[in-house]
Amino acid sequence: MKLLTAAQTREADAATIREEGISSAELMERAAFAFVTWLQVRLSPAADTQVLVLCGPGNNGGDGLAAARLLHQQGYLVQVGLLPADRHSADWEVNRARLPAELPVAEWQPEHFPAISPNTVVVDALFGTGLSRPLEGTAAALVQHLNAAQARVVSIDVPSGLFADAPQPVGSAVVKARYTVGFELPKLALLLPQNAEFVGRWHVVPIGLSPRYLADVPASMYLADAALLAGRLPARATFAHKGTFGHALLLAGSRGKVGAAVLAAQACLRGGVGLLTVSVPAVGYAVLQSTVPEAMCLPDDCKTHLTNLPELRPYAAVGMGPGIDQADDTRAVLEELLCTAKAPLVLDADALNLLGANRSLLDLLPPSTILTPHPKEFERLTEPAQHDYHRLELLRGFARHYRCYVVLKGAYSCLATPDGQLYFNTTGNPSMATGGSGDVLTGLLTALRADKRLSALDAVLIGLYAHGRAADIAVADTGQAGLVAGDLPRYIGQALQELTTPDSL
Ligand SMILES: NC(=O)C1=CN([C@@H]2O[C@H](COP(=O)(O)OP(=O)(O)OC[C@H]3O[C@@H](n4cnc5c(N)ncnc54)[C@H](O)[C@@H]3O)[C@@H](O)[C@H]2O)[C@H](O)CC1
Ligand SMILES: [K+]
Repeated sequence: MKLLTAAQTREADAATIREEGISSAELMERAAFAFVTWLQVRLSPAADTQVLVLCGPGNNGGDGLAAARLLHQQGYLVQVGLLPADRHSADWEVNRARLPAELPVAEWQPEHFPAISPNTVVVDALFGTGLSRPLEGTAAALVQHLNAAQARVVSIDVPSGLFADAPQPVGSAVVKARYTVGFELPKLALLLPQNAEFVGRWHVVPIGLSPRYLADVPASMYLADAALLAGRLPARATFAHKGTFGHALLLAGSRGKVGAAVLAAQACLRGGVGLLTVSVPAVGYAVLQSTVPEAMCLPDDCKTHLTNLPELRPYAAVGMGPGIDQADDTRAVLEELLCTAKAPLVLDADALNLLGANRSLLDLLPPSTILTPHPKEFERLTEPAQHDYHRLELLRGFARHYRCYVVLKGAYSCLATPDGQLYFNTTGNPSMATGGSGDVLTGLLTALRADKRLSALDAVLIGLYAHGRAADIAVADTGQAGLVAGDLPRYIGQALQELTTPDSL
């Protein structure tokens, strides 16, 4: 699914209206109906529920007015509060006129905003994608008043005061919603950690925007969801053998961190690799052989950390980083790997920290290498970001410059590609904020890179998706707090199966 800018969303509206021969008010009615349908499922019975709809002067306010009417028709106890304004959009006027006379409507004056009871469900329809500057004056005061009330707020399209796809000054007045319900496609702002306190949980509801426009519009940002990935993981052929899925090498572990090697190895095997060899410091040899018997093990001469790069010729992909620590001779192994590898690479954890501490190594990165930093690791590779949008630009620039695939890990992990595209992963949950889940991702990505049937892009997208999906499936058994990284590999197969194209004509 593409992510559109606010400007592209307006074009999508216009294209839909033109192509379907409908009025803009009809599109607004569709949007309001979709919103109300979503809301009703989550509200208590109509007669017990007070709903306050706060409406701004534009089409977001128009959506709110239409939603107020529809909720009133369903029997909810609805009131409307209007933000005072000199001018209103045409469709706002249409929907203002359609409000039934018995539905209470008041203009909310700044000197005496009515109290908002915490039991009220507030629909925030003050501002949407038309926000052109940070809120101030009465609008800002109303947002502060609403936030202070601690009511259950559901924002239409975006929390009012939040730009849909650009940063706003720190301290701007923005509604703190419990839910945000957008139309057709999510806006970038909903995916960024800095906006989490405003957005709450978000959902998008379909409103039938022009499929032609959505297919044709150029985009540089995507949501990597099941629809985007459908058909990208081929089924296994009947006569497939170990060689079909490649032989992977993992360079992992150091004294006290052999577990990272075990987790990466388990995930690599569950990711479907044909053969796996793991190079660990001697201290990890017995551990690895007993916990992951399916893997072959190359013990390093050194007991505590990696000091030798194995002969690389047999391997279809190499992953390096989990638990390796940052000793100088391990840095030398990394440097030799970068200089000599012909197979695709996956670099994580201390391999990234070594790159960050020795920036000249970055120029040795083979094209299409996959790097999987979390924000702190990424900062060590680049510079501190001023905000999330800046971080995304750094990410895009880094991936372009080094012609690599860079995954910024977190909620909605973001993949930047060598050609400057951004893909936001849609799976996963907070259970993954636990030691070792990154090691699992490294192993899984290394397996998928060893599979010659997959492009680099598909391998990363499928790996990210399946990693998160494994956690989503696992928490049904473990609960979120109870999930440990070692649980994840067991669910990877199921997650991958969901993406596998069935054999069909
Ligand atoms: N496909 C869709 O997503 C649909 C979206 N709809 C809704 O329309 C809004 C966008 O409406 P628009 O009229 O363009 O903008 P807003 O309602 O967000 O506000 C514009 C209004 O406010 C003024 N303004 C802007 N910034 C400020 C400010 N800082 N302070 C005061 N006033 C401000 C501006 O001048 C305008 O007058 C979208 O979010 C959806 O909710 C459609 O209903 C259907 C399809
Ligand atoms: K809003």
